[in-house]
Amino acid sequence: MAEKELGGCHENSGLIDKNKILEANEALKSEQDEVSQSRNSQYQQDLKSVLLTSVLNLEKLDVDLYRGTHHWVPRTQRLFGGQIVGQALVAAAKSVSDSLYAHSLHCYFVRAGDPKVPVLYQVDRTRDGRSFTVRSVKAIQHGQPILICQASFQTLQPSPLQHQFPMPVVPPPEDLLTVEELIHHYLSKPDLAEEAKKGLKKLLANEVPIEIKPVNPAHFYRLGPEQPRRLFWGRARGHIGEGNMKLHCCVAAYVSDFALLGTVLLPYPEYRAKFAASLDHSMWFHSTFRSDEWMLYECESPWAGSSRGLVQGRMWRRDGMLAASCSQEGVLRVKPVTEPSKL
Ligand SMILES: CC(C)(COP(=O)(O)OP(=O)(O)OC[C@H]1O[C@@H](n2cnc3c(N)ncnc32)[C@H](O)[C@@H]1OP(=O)(O)O)[C@@H](O)C(=O)NCCC(=O)NCCSC(=O)CC(=O)O
Repeated sequence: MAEKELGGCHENSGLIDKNKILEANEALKSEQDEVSQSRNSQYQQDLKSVLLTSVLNLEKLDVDLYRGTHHWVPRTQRLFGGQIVGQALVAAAKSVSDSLYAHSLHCYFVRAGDPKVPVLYQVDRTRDGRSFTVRSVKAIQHGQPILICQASFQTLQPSPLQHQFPMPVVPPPEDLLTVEELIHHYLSKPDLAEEAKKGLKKLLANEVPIEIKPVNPAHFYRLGPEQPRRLFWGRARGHIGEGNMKLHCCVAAYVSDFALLGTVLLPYPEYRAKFAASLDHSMWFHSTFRSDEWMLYECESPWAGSSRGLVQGRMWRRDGMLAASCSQEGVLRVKPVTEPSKL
């Protein structure tokens, strides 16, 4: 979402050297040390994550019927897909026993969510099995579904079959800048294009409940033609604690839709999104994790065509364990960029 709102910033110098980006990050990091320190001390005050206290804190209206409210609404003025998926998973999880773990979900976004009214979540107890339990959730506004979701839960079971891809090697989050720190840096550039400046200021005003550190800011802000792949460290703002694993999965579902679809645009800096919306979203949860601790989010788009783009994501614990995978297809209609940015 964030990169889309920037208004398709690019420069014509071609690919950017990764080492130069890391060097630039290093310089920026010391520049912004004071800001970071105050942020860290704020974090250490143990502020409860707003995801926990507000976004994912659904109100029970009746048996298997819940109401969710909004925290952050994107500039598109349609509800953030991650919020609807996260809330749907919360609703589903409320109807299964504590001994079950969420292992997957599959959703279609069938209508744009209206930020002016709350969302109702209606849960259907599709099946309770011995190992697996399935729930169907309909998210409803104005009497019509905006999302349909199937979520599956499993008892913990041992397995001799265990493998995963290795985690990509990237700088640790401590060596990188947050999105806000990067934006302050870009805003300090005197020759910044007006359109980009406006986009950046709007981004700063966002109260996104996720903290993000792009591994390569050039990828995050589409500063040149790139392979459709990008990585960032992300975590829920504020403290969640050990809590229960289902809740961390709900938070990860919220985070997973952030900046996923924009990966499709990376090879095309000459275009900006005119209309972009996720069509579907699937997730698989693999191991335990803390969503309020840094996780590496790897996003790649293996295909685009017919005004659609496919994106696959992997969330890694910083110790190298694969925590979750996700997949999404989105509709993307583009228009040529008229004013190149000078970020
Ligand atoms: C995907 C849908 C729009 C599909 O519905 P329809 O098939 O009726 O819509 P559509 O494709 O015909 O039209 C959508 C917009 O594209 C325009 N449009 C249609 N055909 C076009 C064409 N050939 N060329 C250019 N534009 C075209 C329409 O005028 C309209 O714009 P206009 O609307 O301007 O008139 C809808 O199902 C939907 O809104 N689903 C919810 C999606 C969602 O909210 N996902 C979560 C948020 S996204 C998210 O969180 C991730 C992220 O953003 O990164």
